[in-house]
Amino acid sequence: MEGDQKTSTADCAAAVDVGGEAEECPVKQRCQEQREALPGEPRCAICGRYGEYICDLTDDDICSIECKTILLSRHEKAHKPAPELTHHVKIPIRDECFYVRDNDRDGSGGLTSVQIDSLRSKIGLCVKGVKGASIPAPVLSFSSCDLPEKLEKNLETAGYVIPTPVQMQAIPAALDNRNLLVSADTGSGKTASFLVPVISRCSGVRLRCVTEQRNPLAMVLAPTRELCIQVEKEAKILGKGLPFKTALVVGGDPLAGQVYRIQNGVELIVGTPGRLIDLLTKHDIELSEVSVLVLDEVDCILQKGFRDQVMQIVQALSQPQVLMFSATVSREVERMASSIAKHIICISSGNPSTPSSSVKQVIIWVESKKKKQKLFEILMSKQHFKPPVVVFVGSRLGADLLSEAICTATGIKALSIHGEKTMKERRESLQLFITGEVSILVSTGVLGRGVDLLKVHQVIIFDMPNSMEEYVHQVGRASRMGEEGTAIAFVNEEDKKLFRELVQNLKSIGAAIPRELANSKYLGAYPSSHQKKRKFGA
Ligand SMILES: Nc1ncnc2c1ncn2[C@@H]1O[C@H](COP(=O)(O)OP(=O)(O)OP(=O)(O)O)[C@@H](O)[C@H]1O
Repeated sequence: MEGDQKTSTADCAAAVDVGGEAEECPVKQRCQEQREALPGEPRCAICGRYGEYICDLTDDDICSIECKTILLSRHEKAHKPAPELTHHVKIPIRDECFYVRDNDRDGSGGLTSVQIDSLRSKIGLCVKGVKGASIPAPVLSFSSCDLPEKLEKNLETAGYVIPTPVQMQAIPAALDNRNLLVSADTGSGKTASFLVPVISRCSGVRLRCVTEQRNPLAMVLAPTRELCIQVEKEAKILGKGLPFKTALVVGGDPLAGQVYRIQNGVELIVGTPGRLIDLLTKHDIELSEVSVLVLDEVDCILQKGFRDQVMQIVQALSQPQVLMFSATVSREVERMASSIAKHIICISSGNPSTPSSSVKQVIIWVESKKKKQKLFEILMSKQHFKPPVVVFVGSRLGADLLSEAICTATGIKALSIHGEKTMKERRESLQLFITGEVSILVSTGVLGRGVDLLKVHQVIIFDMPNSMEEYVHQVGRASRMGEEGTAIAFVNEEDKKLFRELVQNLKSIGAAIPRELANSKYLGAYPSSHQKKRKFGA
């Protein structure tokens, strides 16, 4: 996963991050020159010291040229062809990339349109495309997708036995080279919905035609570094053993290493828009072969602040297939998406744009001055505190102060994570949280979207976010794949902008509404974002 922060051992003037600034420093030759790994840092596959680099050939973490040499010699031994058999065994030739099912030339899987519609409604899918154009039928298994055999094996190893509903429809549609705008519940498997077709396409290209120069073939843009790290990690897991290499391009890590890795040949770039623009303006990166562009958390990435950068990247590409995903897709996002790609198929799965039904929402009315005390009460209560817990706050300073206050007042270990921390600190905090050494992580929006915090079943929204969309994503951190979770949210008059939508949401699921909220004079004062968007459209 940590491939990005490292440089290749062959790069003689590798860059390292010192106090947040990138500085030039020579590659370590001997493993004794390398320091010990800190908790959460990658470790050398040979000696266990800090794995500062990635081996170009095996993708393993290594600490120095010395360990790289040992690694490669071991690798060579392990991959030596077996001695020739005395008799020849005939292996049936079956290239997955060229395999076409005879009964499925129209992508219908041999089903009638009535059967397809009924299948979609049974699995909670809603699909919309250009009038008259066919849309591939959903698949019920990964094996019906004609994926490379290794990819299928990797899915199996990762525990992906059957596709989730969104994967059932998005994967065949993306494999059919269509532009997609997909909205599906938080934690429903959207990441694999785009990674599977991306890996299949990229490795297929490489298997068909071996070239010396391996320019990037696909690009994933996501709004936060943590999300990019996670997506790249999953891409590596699913693409293992295939001609499929990845590069992570995020801020906070030295640019030199990221450039070197791309120039050495990768199939997929995963990055944040800002760092990608930085990279593209300062370095000559060949993008003409990028044929798939993924915009993860598309509604966020098309908002002000990111939008211009994303458009600049889109314009640098030559009309790629565009795959767009989020749990919250509004009409306005649909409109913006259609300015990026033509003939889009819109897929909706489950109940997107509403908080996950697997998460119990508990709304507590608390005045701002009393929020801390209320939080401590919850954390000290055996009945209510269900670690590990993410506490969402509205500011970076707030995150630091609150994590310190939690430690002092309750004695429970808490750390903070936000955009002002160095990449090293962010990785360390997340690692300590994931491994259970720290049970509370106080976060700004950096962990609000997309991040897969598997063991987390409780989030506390200390400061309500600015929009219901962000609330939906933050609530979603408490549940993956339909597991049960709880989201406790502190609300007071400062959040009046959200009252109307919040109450609608709570009523629709029959959840308790605090008296102050139910009787608030602001309930009718602010139109819901849904209504605002329609007005805007008109
Ligand atoms: N087919 C599958 N079978 C089993 N587990 C799966 C499958 N697909 C995805 N998962 C797992 O489900 C979890 C949630 O997936 P993922 O992170 O892709 O959700 P998401 O829809 O992107 O959520 P969010 O909107 O919160 O980002 C992950 O832990 C992932 O490994």
